Amino acid sequence: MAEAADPGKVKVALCQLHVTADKEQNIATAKAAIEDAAHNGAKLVVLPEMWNCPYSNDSFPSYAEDIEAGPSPSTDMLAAAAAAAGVTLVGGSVPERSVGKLYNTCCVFDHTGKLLAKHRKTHLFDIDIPGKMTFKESLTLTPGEGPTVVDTAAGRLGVGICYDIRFPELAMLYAKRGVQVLVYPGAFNTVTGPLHWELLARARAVDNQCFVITCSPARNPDASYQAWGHSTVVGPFAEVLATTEHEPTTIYADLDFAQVKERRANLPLTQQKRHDLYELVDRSSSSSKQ
Ligand SMILES: O=C(O)CCC(=O)C(=O)O
Repeated sequence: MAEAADPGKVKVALCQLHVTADKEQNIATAKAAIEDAAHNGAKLVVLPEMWNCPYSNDSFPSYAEDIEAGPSPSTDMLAAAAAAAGVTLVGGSVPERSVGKLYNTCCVFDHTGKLLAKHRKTHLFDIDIPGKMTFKESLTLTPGEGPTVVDTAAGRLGVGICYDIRFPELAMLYAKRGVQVLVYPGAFNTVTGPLHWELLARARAVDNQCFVITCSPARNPDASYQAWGHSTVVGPFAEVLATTEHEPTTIYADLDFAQVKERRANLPLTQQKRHDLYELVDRSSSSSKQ
């Protein structure tokens, strides 16, 4: 893969949305947040995981949309909003219905509203911490089959969704393909979030010497799943550039892409790897899209 272009400096906005059971309201909230972010100068806008529905296996089937065949009011809005605002949009994720299966899917649009890529969550969130947090996405969802690298006006992005951040190999594979920004729409919770959310984002940044963006829904006290919030932007030296608590808000950061090159030159980890001792094997197809 050719080297990624240097987009210079890019202002990113992370929209930590208030998500309810009312899909139309969620769509309106997201649209307003995208407009607002563009109004404030953002060129890259990121939404959270499952922003159009409550985070629950009961909700995924009934809120799911067929993104390719339609109707898809959520992603149609995203395409129109990206075009109207003239921004690169990482559209969080929504439940996608495709050929009888459900996926947790993130769509990336360019500033004309063209769908550049779709990432289907590759690692499903199946955990059991007795009495604290039990969730099994695999009851309703099917995992995606590949990584997603996408060249945009806001840099080369590697997309993961929430639990995907726990798997360093995926991020390493992205870095190997020249990704400058790892983007994770996510929805950690109040059990794992306090210890793991920022730690994982900074770990992926320090290992791969790139920007890491994690965008969560706000905490909704009425929801069955309590999202951790704390949307965060981390720089390529693992420094927190912007973060927040759990309320609905939009946070901003300036991504200076020269820093990715600089940090990779300061600490030339890629060249120093001991390929004679270990190796990352990329078994995915070369295609970035699904
Ligand atoms: O990994 C975690 O602790 C949370 C993951 C999650 O909430 C998700 O994948 O949706």
